[in-house]
Amino acid sequence: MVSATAYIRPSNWQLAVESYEKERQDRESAETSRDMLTVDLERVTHEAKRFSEQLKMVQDTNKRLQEYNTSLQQYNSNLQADASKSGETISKLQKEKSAMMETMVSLKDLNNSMKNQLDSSRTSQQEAIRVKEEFRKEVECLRSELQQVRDDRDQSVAQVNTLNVELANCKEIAGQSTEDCESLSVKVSAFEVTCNMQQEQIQTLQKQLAFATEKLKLADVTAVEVMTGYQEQKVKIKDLEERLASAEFQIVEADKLRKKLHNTILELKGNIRVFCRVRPLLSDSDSSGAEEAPISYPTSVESAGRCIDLMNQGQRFSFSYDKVFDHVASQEDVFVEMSQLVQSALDGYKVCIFAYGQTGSGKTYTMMGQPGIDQKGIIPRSLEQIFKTSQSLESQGWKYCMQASMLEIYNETIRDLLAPGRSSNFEMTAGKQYTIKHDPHGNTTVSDLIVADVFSSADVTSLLAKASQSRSVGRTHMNEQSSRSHFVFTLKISGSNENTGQQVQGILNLIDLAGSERLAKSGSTGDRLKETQAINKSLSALSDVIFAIAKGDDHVPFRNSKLTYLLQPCLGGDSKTLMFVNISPEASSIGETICSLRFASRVNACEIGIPRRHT
Ligand SMILES: Nc1ncnc2c1ncn2[C@@H]1O[C@H](COP(=O)(O)OP(=O)(O)OP(=O)(O)O)[C@@H](O)[C@H]1O
Repeated sequence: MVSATAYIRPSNWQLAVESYEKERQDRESAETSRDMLTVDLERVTHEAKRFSEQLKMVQDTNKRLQEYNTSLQQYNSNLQADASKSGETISKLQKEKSAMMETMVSLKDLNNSMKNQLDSSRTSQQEAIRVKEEFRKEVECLRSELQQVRDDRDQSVAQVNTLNVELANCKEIAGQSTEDCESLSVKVSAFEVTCNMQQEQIQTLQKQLAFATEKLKLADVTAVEVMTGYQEQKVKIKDLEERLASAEFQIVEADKLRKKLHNTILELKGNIRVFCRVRPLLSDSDSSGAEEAPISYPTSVESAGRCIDLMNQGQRFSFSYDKVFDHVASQEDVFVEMSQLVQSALDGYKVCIFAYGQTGSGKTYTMMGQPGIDQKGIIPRSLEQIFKTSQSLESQGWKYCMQASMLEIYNETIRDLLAPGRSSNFEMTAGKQYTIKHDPHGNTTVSDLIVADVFSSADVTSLLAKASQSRSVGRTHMNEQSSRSHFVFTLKISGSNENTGQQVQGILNLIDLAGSERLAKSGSTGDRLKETQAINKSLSALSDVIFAIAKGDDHVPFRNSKLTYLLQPCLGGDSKTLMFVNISPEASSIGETICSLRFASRVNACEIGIPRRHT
């Protein structure tokens, strides 16, 4: 018998499993005994069935015996009826009767034994029924027990399932915990390694700390000393900063004053400024053995950088100008001296810078320069400065618009160097008039001339490149690449200040004149001769204008040439004008050099109008 299983706490699942195992064994033995009893019951049932069949057989036999008895009695009666008929038949029948009697006796015996057997079978059957009843009861009992056991088993199975689920959960948790444990142990070992390393580092750092502490103590002492020095320095620096701020303020003020004085000097001077530049002896002149002219530069305080002396045929010729650049002066040196003038164009002045001199003396080099940063001439440098300054003035509210035009005067004809197709075909612009006009405000315009808007020095550089391709250049005895025309670059500058509402109109004229040359020396013939004559004629007209201005003539012959008429506002008006006189250093050119220097001195002595700002 299996006892009812008590409720087992999930935590004691092992005890529950053991108890369930015991119950399962008990249940199995009960089921075995039940099966044995069932077999016995079936055997007894089978035995009872067999006895029933035997009983039925005996009853059948009895019935047949009764029928036989009946038929015998019938036969007896028949025999008795026939006895009278035949004694033999009677004796025969008596014999048959005795035989039949014997058979009957044996049958009776058989019947008795059959009855006995039937009785014993009945007894056995009753016994079997009794045993069967007992067995049935026992089976009933066993069934109820079995049911009980099954219920207990189901309950236990349910508990076991619950426990299995819990076991699976526990196993899963245990698995996770194991993984966690493994990763933790890996971490722990890594931490141990790190700890060991850090321990070593700590020891090293402790040593360093001890060392640093020692140093710190020393540094503390030094720091106190330094701090004292620092405080003193701080006071000094503050003092210096104040002095610096005041000096900077003074510089700004001085710069303003300088600009003002610069303009005042020009206004007071009221004449054209002249710079003289001496070209170095060219390398091919060296190789050809060209002799250098005896040029010297006085170094006295009042003459330094402003005077030039030449010796010709034992005679000294001294000239003084606003500035004299010797043959070693760089393009940068030259530009620094005149950058203020360029700046004036942004301030609303008309500025005119032109280069005059014998052919090959360095006019184009001075104005345009050559490729290379150091070799750039006045024109590219001026434009760079103008665009740079105009951008920096944007912070003060200034906005500028610039327009550029470029022309050349070739054989007394104006040509637009920016005209499309100009470089390939001169005649394309033949229909254009290019008439020079001056308005009452001193503004000069040339009709039909292309005026290009420019926004950066790069824009102007590309226009200059285009113009230089279009310019009339030829080879002469004096210069491989001689400019055969007067080149005029004009930049119109319109500025407006949105903060102050101020507006300015400046003009920058940069002119590279064709070189003067003696016909005999130049060796020109044909078209070159014609060019040379035209150049000399226009330069001669320029001299006439300068002489007339210098003498204070009422009539100045500006209209005698296109060049002088174009330059009229610069020579006779209110512009700031600078002339470069370029000279060659060769002794063979000394005559032309003296002529150029004399012309420059006259120009320097000219009194033209007072520069006026156009606002
Ligand atoms: N200051 C200088 N330093 C170095 N080389 C120079 C200098 N001035 C002029 N040259 C060189 O001298 C040569 C003649 O100069 P450039 O063409 O400028 O003369 P130019 O007066 O314009 O002549 P032209 O009137 O015939 O056009 C050029 O090869 C030029 O590079």
